[in-house]
Amino acid sequence: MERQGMIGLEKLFFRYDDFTAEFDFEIARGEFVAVIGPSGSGKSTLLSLIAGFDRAQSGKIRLDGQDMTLASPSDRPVTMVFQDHNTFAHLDLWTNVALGLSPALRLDAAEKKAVDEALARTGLQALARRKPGEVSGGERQRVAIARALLRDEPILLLDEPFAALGPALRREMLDLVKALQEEKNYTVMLVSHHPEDARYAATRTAFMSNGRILAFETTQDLFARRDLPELSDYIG
Ligand SMILES: Nc1ncnc2c1ncn2[C@@H]1O[C@H](COP(=O)(O)OP(=O)(O)OP(=O)(O)O)[C@@H](O)[C@H]1O
Repeated sequence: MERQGMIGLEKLFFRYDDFTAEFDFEIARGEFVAVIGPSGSGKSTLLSLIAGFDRAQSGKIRLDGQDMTLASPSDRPVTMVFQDHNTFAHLDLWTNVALGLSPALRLDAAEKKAVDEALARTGLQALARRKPGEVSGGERQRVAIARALLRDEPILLLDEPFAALGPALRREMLDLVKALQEEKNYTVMLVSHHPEDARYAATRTAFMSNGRILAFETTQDLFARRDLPELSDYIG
């Protein structure tokens, strides 16, 4: 019987120089979780451990019912979107998206159609032949979302992907991610420096401080808490 949880971290322990992090939680399929907390608290490290770019010293990572503790990033059912470095400047948007499917760019007709569809779904159809330098920052981030859509992995990790965008565009991108998440039942983890992003999009929010999750509950409950000095300091 398949386990319910899509992401399960069990007594995961990570050390890098003086920094240590510990995680033990479960996230269900289709959840939209935000991760907030001060700079250096370990938010990126958390995503990186799940994606397999960082290795924990001990503990277990289960993804989509499988033990993935030692799996390489490419074997994990995960797509990660970063703030930057999501596009290659010399390739047009179509090709940038297609790379998500085939790094060697050998695509059959069905795959080419899938690229077209992903571009259409993210509103980039008309810009397909432009280079990343010829579109806006928001449009460039759509390329990363289109690629994620094409990869169609059940876990989508977003590490401050919209940090460089203004509030209106951020909202628009969150709407897009939310729509895809609901449609595809993706499990989304969003690291954000903007508590309002968590409030807007996430059903549950984790608050991190010093490599630990101090609270992980419904977004509404989390923001109502007055008993966590670290959280009060962070939100201000
Ligand atoms: N591979 C690594 N290389 C360098 N530093 C690392 C690495 N892994 C973890 N660290 C350290 O881990 C700590 C947490 O960093 P991390 O980037 O996860 O925090 P963050 O909460 O995402 O911060 P920010 O909001 O500023 O992005 C930092 O002190 C960082 O120096």
